[in-house]
Amino acid sequence: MAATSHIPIIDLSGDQADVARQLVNAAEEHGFIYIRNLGKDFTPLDIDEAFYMSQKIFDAPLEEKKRCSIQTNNRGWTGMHSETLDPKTQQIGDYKEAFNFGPFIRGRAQQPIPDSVSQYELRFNDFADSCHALCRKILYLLGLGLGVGDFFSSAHIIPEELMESFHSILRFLRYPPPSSTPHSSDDVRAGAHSDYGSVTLLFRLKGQAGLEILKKDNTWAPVPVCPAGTENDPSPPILINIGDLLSYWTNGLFRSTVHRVVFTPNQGDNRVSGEPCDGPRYSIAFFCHPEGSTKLEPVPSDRVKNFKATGDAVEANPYSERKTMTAGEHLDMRLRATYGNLYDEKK
Ligand SMILES: O=C(O)CCC(=O)C(=O)O
Ligand SMILES: [Fe+2]
Repeated sequence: MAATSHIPIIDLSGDQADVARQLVNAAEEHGFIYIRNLGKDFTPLDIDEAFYMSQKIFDAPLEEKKRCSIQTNNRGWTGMHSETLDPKTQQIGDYKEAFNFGPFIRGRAQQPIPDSVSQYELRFNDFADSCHALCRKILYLLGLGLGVGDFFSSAHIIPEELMESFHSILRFLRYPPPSSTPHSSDDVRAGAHSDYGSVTLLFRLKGQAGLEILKKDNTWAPVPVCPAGTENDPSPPILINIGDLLSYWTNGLFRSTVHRVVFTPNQGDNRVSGEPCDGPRYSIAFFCHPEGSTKLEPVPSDRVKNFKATGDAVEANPYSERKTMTAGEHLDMRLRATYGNLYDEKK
């Protein structure tokens, strides 16, 4: 039997209290949620354009990309094998390239960007703004469902003068074709990890499989790009995942689920029909973060109070354990683990 992720598919336009309830249940049970993309928050053109710009970034001459190399502020370009998402088990860094955009202020990126895409700066800004707006909508509904009002969403309002201390990132990813990157069967395109922020949006392209989540029973299940029922939607659903911060805020009730990207599904059964893994793979992620000094204390919700973590949940994701730190301290800890060399070089 093929493993399946059983991630719920939710249409945000339904009755808001009902949608909020569905989102909270999905966050608790799976930590991953498909949001149907019916062209309201993002038109098919917005998404096509974003993937077009992504290709332009990665096709830029190497020298241009190197000029924008990632800094300890988490902005810029990372080449093949320079990020290790699962430092405990990976022998070699991830088989991918990525480009991270930090905040835009009045339409301008606050970092170098490749000349080949400088003409699209405003479009990148618009796409990041739409991502941020959708994240805030989801955060609002999660707060509603937990009975804590707009706590989560208002922690993500960004006054312009504080823009630099918000750490949201719009990230473009390219995984080269497996045939162009010699690898062993144990290698992964992106190592197993949970996400560092509050909530992540993930945009993928039809026919490009590879993402897997770690289920509660400790087995990996593929996450199809177009799950049954969404095949005729204008665009594939946007995949939402709960990040570490929501897990802290809910004392582990919301699962910051571990996931990875594989070259080929690790078992024949994990193949997703119609979604091969043999070409290049592009994806776009938006990692939503609050202001750096935000404290990661559990929110005053009865559902959170009554939740008792099982040993398994904490083992699967150690970052779901409660600790009082700030969002900025947590991000710094995670970035140091994934980009060890970058931080060492700065010493
Ligand atoms: O490329 C993907 O599908 C997932 C990427 C991811 O999990 C990440 O960058 O955090
Ligand atoms: Fe991730």
